[in-house]
Amino acid sequence: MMSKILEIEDLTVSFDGFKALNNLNFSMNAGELRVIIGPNGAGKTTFLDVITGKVQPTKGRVLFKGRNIKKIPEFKIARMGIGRKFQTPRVYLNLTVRDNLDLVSNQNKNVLSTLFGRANNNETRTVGGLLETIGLDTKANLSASLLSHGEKQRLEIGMLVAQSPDLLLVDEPAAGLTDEETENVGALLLSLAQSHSIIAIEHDMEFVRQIANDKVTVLHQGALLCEGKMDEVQNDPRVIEVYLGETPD
Ligand SMILES: Nc1ncnc2c1ncn2[C@@H]1O[C@H](COP(=O)(O)OP(=O)(O)OP(=O)(O)O)[C@@H](O)[C@H]1O
Repeated sequence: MMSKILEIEDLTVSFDGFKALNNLNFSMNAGELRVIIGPNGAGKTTFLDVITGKVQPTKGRVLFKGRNIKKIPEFKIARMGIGRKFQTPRVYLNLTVRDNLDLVSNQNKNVLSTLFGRANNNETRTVGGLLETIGLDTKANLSASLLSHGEKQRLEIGMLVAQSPDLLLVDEPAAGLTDEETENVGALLLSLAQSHSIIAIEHDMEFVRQIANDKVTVLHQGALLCEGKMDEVQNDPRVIEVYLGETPD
């Protein structure tokens, strides 16, 4: 049986009585790339906030690698292996691309590898390899301030990966990107998905089609509306009604 990286049981999150998440059940296998979609206010951000420990469940529980994360502080959950990428890139603009990656890679070196001066195992990626993965090897010595928005997004994803998280959470990685940049970020996520478990929250349906090889989960009013392959989800009348049929007027 495949191991579950994340299991969420009967999760409810109330803000002053308003249920941002309402009896949500969710589970995902290690190695999956799961895309989560849903109309505005469906509870997507709150969902990530609970997984990272920023918000506590009102009811229900969240198991990460089988362990209940209840009341574990955010920084400890991050150390347990959950990395989160926010919408706006948080890179050090006054450093070069390479130095940005070096900084987080060094922070992550464990005691043994520091003592013995070598990489601890094959999980540890070299900065050179990472630069290639994120497609910024030719820009390694450039100041991060000179990167385009899409390149900054890729650098920040690289910085997360440098910390070898077991589960990578990405919040609307395509927001504000050009078509070409969107495709690059999509290709990067697909290549990372070969060796990582990833949850991506996304609005841009074109982008969802590009990256959703595995399952898509649709949230609506804090609950699970449906789940399945992209083509099933896209043709589900409930989804068309609440989400795809949503037309701005
Ligand atoms: N701290 C809070 N206090 C009160 N209500 C909140 C709080 N955080 C979120 N909400 C409400 O909970 C609901 C779900 O919000 P959430 O941000 O999780 O949705 P979302 O699916 O990420 O939406 P969007 O796509 O617009 O970002 C919204 O109605 C929001 O107003």
